[in-house]
Amino acid sequence: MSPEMKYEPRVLVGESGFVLDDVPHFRDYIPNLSTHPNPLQDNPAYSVVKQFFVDMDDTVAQKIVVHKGSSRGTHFRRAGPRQRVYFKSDEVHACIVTCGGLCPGLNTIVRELVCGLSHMYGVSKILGIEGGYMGFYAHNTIHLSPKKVNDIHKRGGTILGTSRGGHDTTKIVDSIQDRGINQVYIIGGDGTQKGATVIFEEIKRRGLKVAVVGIPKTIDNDIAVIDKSFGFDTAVEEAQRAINAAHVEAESVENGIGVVKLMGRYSGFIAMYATLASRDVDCCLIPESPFYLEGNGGLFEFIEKRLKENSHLVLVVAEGAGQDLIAECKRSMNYEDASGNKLLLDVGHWLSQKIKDHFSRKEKMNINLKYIDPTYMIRAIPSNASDNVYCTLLAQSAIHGAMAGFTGFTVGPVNGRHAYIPFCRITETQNKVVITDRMWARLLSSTNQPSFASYRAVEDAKKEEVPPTSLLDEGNCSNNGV
Ligand SMILES: Nc1ncnc2c1ncn2[C@@H]1O[C@H](COP(=O)(O)OP(=O)(O)OP(=O)(O)O)[C@@H](O)[C@H]1O
Ligand SMILES: O=P(O)(O)OC[C@H]1O[C@](O)(CO)[C@@H](O)[C@@H]1O
Ligand SMILES: [Mg+2]
Repeated sequence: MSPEMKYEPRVLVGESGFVLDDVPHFRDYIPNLSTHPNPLQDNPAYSVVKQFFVDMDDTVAQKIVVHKGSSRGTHFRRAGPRQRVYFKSDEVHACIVTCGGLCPGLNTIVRELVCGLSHMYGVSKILGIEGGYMGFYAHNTIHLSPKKVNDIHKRGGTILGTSRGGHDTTKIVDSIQDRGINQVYIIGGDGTQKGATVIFEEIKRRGLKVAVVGIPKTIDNDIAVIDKSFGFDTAVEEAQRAINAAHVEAESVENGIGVVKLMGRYSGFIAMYATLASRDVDCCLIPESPFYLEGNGGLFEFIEKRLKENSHLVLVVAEGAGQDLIAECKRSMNYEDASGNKLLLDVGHWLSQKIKDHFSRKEKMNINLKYIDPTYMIRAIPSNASDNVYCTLLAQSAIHGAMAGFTGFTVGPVNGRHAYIPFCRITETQNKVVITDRMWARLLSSTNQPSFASYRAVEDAKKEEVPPTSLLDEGNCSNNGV
């Protein structure tokens, strides 16, 4: 791909510091396209809705808490149906692909894309690409219909299968072009959205009228800009079962310790929310908050103190926590998965062993430690009720955007309102727990654990330009409609 073809963000600046971080549209590179009235205007379910169509000028503000007199800041195009569409129903040939790790809700998104395309826009040509990106050129495709996907939301995983690695842009776009596909729905995490960006760039370079739409997926909730990712609520809920088990085990014996490892490669949202929800957790360790074991203010000192006070303790650790400490102890290994993601060292086993060694050798305290690793259990289950509704809105927002001629965008709620966000905004940075933010303070105050951070580290973190932790903190997320 020649560098001049790289997508340049379309940032429009208006009055009073208003900024629209816009998404690409077919009109940008294909002249003289005809448009058609949106078939939804004749749909009995939707035609009764007052102001059903979104005004072309509607935008969603990224920053919801503003000071008097401050500039209006960045906005994204509001998601939703437009009065005129760029495809006739029988012209649409859509395809859906799921990539990366599993996440509760993948099947719900697939279902709602198929049902939304079919019931809202009368589309019947919908292909499922099997086995992730490589499925475009190395696997079979399946025809998807509302009947075929009717109850798939009750199952975990993805009926389409998924994979890591295997992103060959030329082969993928050749396959899209050869099959006559003109709407591509790509469900996946940060890596997948980067892959979607290069697919969009190649499609634009070839001048094809093909909408490339990303639906952000990550159980870790580490996708920037959006309020939260689907499946996250379900994962936090399922994690409660593991924490409860750890608590029951720990409480039933003298000096019982329950250790639970949860997912979270670079961000500790699952661990933080599971801890806050449970109230049985004494200590939560996440990648964003470095900790140490020995000495004053260290983890061992805290464990000993808590055991003396309560005679039991529950510790939740995110899989990406303490990686630097483990690497110091073990010979550092630099293994990667097929997508180039670093393979982590197992902090759960390592920490459990360290705690056991410490108390048997140094403190001569008889502890009884049980280690629970539910990492894959919390992501292999079907999505819960609230995630199902959220997935429906994501799928419908995606469809409305593609029908309206937008492309090269991802969908998601920003301060509770669904928006179209340029790929680059969600791939350029990762969402992380901000340890100088109120949510982490709430956690520290609920567990009463040490912060482990030195005064200097906290002062340095405060100086960093970071957005506040999303989810329920500073925003006013309500997951309300498109
Ligand atoms: N920079 C990139 N350019 C093109 N394709 C990419 C890029 N990064 C990742 N991909 C492709 O995207 C797909 C998914 O990537 P990855 O395995 O990293 O999962 P992910 O989408 O980030 O999801 P998860 O949240 O599970 O990590 C893979 O097929 C991979 O080859
Ligand atoms: O075993 P896999 O499929 O590579 O997935 C593990 C990774 O996927 C994630 O769930 C991200 O989707 C991480 O939390 C975890 O490290
Ligand atoms: Mg990823």
